[in-house]
Amino acid sequence: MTKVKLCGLRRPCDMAWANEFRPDYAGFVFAGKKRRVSPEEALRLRLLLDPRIPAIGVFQNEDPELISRLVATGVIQAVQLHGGETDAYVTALKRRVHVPLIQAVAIASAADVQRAAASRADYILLDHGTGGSGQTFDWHLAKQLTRPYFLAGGLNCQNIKAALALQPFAVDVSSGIETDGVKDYEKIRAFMQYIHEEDML
Ligand SMILES: O=C(O)c1ccccc1NCC(=O)[C@H](O)[C@H](O)COP(=O)(O)O
Repeated sequence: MTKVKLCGLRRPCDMAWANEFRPDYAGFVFAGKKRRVSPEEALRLRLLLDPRIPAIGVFQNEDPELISRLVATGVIQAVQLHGGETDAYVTALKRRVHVPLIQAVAIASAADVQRAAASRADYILLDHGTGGSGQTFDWHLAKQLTRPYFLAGGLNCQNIKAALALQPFAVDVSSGIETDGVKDYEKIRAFMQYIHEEDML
């Protein structure tokens, strides 16, 4: 079964909807501007989220001290690095936090896919660019990969069927389940339904 990450959740109602539709992961973004949550907001959200749903913290070249604190206090259960972090950063963070590390790589060429394949993180995530852009990349490039990956970037109800045909380890969606910049109950419901229907086939 393909796993699902709903990313960029930032309101109490988003937690209620996640609890209802039960994605495999919920994403809290500690980067950028649009969907950013503070550590304090994330703690409040985590307390509303079903404990069985791991929260993934999304960061861009963040101070490892903050990441470490969010892990230690139980706010997040996995870390997504979305800022082109170096191998040295990934290795040092792995020594410090003992939760799964996911490294996002912007895919524009076969060389990018090779870079993703060589990542020292526990998982890789293929995305269009800086994250949360709502744009897809050329998925044909992913076909060379033998390593399991999260597929991200511009997923929505229109393209999820084709995305699942690539057999990624997980799909990651944010913009595609939003209307006017906030999560949309009906779009989440429809997206999750497509996933469950495809998994039944
Ligand atoms: O969402 C953001 O604003 C963001 C900012 C900086 C780094 C990462 C960010 N988001 C990551 C994600 O939401 C997902 O991992 C992924 O990029 C999905 O994005 P979308 O294309 O919007 O579905």
